[in-house]
Parts: sequence; structure tokens; C-alpha cells
Amino acid sequence: MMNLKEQVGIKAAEFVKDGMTVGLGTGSTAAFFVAELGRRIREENLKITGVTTSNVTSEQASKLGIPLKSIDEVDSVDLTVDGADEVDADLNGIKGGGAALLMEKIVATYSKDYIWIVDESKLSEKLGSFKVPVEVVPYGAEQVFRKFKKAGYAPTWRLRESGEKWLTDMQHYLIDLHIPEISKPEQLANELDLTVGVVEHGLFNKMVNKVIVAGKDGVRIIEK
Ligand SMILES: O=C(CO)[C@H](O)[C@H](O)COP(=O)(O)O
Repeated sequence: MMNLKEQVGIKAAEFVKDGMTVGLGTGSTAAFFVAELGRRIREENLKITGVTTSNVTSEQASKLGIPLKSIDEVDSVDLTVDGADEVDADLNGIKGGGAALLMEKIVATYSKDYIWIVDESKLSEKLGSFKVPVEVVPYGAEQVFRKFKKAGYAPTWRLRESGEKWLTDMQHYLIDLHIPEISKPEQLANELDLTVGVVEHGLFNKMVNKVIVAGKDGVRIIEK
């Protein structure tokens, strides 16, 4: 019996057609999608170009023999498939649990079609059960942290096991905001966008076209 993450990963690969440029997401769910593309390349001679969203995914895709280009080497991406940490009823979402939100948002921005693959535990009426990751440049990062604390966002640093601050693939720090109910995700996104030192945040508001959800009753697709 396939687990839920594997089910949605394999389902999403059905949307990939020969000749496409495909954005490859990051995380344990996206890894099943990437693995399935690798299988289709091997067994069906599928021809695609992958654009990855993290060093971890680049490594996985290279091992599978998926030809890769950077986002700057392609005109646009036909389809990106990625996981998500939380998805609300309006298809706003939180991403970045796996620390790849910056590259993920850049690749998604230049994608014609954008799909999330999740198990049903990630769905909620309103965002807030998952922390909002915020990627910040190291210079002045403590000031940004204090600003979030004053705003009541209960910030925490994303840390390595060693206790040092986590460094993203793009060499930034991550601050996680703990906001129990995000009633206005657009307003929060605007505020974060306007905060000096913030490079990007994990609110992906109304960016996705389709969400493939796996649950105990099978796989379903929620469309915009
Ligand atoms: O945003 C992400 C990485 O930055 C991931 O897509 C998100 O954290 C979901 O991960 P998983 O599929 O392992 O639950």
C-alpha cells in the first residue's frame, strides 16, 4: 500500500507531458514526484527539462538522470509541482518547512501551471497551524527578529542540530513566526514584503492552480 505522499507524487506526474520544462519542488512529498519522473524518463523515454527549487532536489534529480537548467536558462516553466505545509480554503498556503521557500517561490512565479501535492492533514479553514517561515539576510537579522517579537509574532530562529542558525541554500537565515490564526494572509504578506532585510516569506497566497490531496478516501483535486 502506497503512503499518501507517494500517491499524490505519482498522481502529479501524470500532468507532465513530453517536452515540458518542469519545476521540481522540495520536501518529502515532492521527492516522490521527482522519483516518478525519473522512472518515466527511464522506462517511457520521457523528455523533460527540470528546474529545481533546492540543492537537495538538484542532487536527487541529477542522480535520476533528469536534465536540469536553472530558472535563468529557461524562458518559463510549463508546470511546477511542489509540496506545502498548510493550505486554506481559498488556496492560500504556507511553505518553507523544508527551508526552500525562496527558490520555490521564484520558480513558481515563472510557472504557467503550479500544483501542490499534500495529504489531507495539511488542509485547514484558515492558515496558522503551521509557522510562517521568513528568510532574512544575516546583516541586521537580530533587528528584524526583535521587530517581529514586538509585533507579537512569537518569532523563533530556525536552528541546525548544532544550535547554530540555519543557513538556507541562498545563505540567508530563517525566522519562523508563530501566529495562531492568520485572518488576513494578504495583509501579513504585504507587511513582510515591506520589512527591510526580509528576502522572502513562506506565504504563497493564491499562487497555486491545483491542489492534489490524498486522504483515507483516495486522491482528489481541488482547482482554483
Ligand atoms: O515548502 C517546502 C520546503 O521548503 C515543502 O514543500 C513543505 O515543507 C512540505 O514538505 P513535506 O512534503 O516534506 O511535508
